[in-house]
Amino acid sequence: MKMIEIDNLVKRYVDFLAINHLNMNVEKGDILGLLGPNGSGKSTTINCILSLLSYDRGEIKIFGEKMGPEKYGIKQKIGVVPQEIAVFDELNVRDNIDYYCGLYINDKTIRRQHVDEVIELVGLEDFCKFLPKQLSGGLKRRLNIACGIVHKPELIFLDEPTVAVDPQSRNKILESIKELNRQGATIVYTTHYMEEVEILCNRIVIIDQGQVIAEGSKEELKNMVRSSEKVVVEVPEIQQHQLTELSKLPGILEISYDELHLVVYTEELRISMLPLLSYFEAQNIPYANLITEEATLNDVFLEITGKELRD
Ligand SMILES: Nc1ncnc2c1ncn2[C@@H]1O[C@H](COP(=O)(O)OP(=O)(O)OP(=O)(O)O)[C@@H](O)[C@H]1O
Repeated sequence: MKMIEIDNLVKRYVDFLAINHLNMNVEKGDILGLLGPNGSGKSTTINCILSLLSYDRGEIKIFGEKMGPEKYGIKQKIGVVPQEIAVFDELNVRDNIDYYCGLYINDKTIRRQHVDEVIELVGLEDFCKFLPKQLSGGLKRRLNIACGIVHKPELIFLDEPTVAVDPQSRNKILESIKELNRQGATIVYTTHYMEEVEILCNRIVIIDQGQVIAEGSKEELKNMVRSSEKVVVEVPEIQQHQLTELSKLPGILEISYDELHLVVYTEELRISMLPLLSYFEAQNIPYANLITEEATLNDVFLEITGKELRD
């Protein structure tokens, strides 16, 4: 079942074409990673989905229904966790969460139950009476998440929920998201951290310049790129002409060198490894700590967009 269907979305900011005929679906049960370089149109797409922004062309359906600003029935089934912390400074942790829950749920008993459950889910049990200003950055982010999901939405949007958090909070946040998905929620997750996408997402959509440029499972995306394997080796000294010669060895697609690490992208290690090592030996090039790796999602992203994902 499709939770979100975006058909031919076009959005202009005055003359600037931010979303250029974008098509994308989210299936029930997905944890979909929405990736793209800065300014590629992720937030604009999400804001159009949520009807927070109007758009010029296209159609967006949520739960099979056309979405619009007045569709409160649909909105009730959606949870949004924005990048900015959106909590009330004067309310303590529990009251903040209860306030957000009260926007959707009137019944006091159910409300109390939901608030208790979400506090446990994000691990804020020991901080219920704390004001937001008394929380660390990571705990504040957990509170932000709790406020966005306390009404048990079926579809959840999380916009970079782990930016600048400590590893403990980060793990807790990732665990909570997995748990929400296990409980049946469909999740759209925007992040700049590829490792999180690797851990969490079953499907990935990469957008650039307002268009979907690649989508699929991790494995499908990795199979799309030419350089499916790479060798990373420490080489303290190498001449430019040697780098050029290396790049012409069998099966080698590309090399990069940062004054110490030589990264060799290859179609197949089996073909390239022996010629590579023979070249080092023949040229007396010292090397150490050679490791081989499969292409990561970061490599995929770099190859497809030509840009690093992080700022
Ligand atoms: N209100 C606006 N007026 C004009 N241009 C805008 C406006 N909001 C966004 N843009 C432009 O539209 C493009 C898409 O922006 P958007 O914020 O959707 O990208 P993003 O992928 O979410 O970026 P980031 O990863 O930096 O959050 C960018 O070039 C941005 O400068």
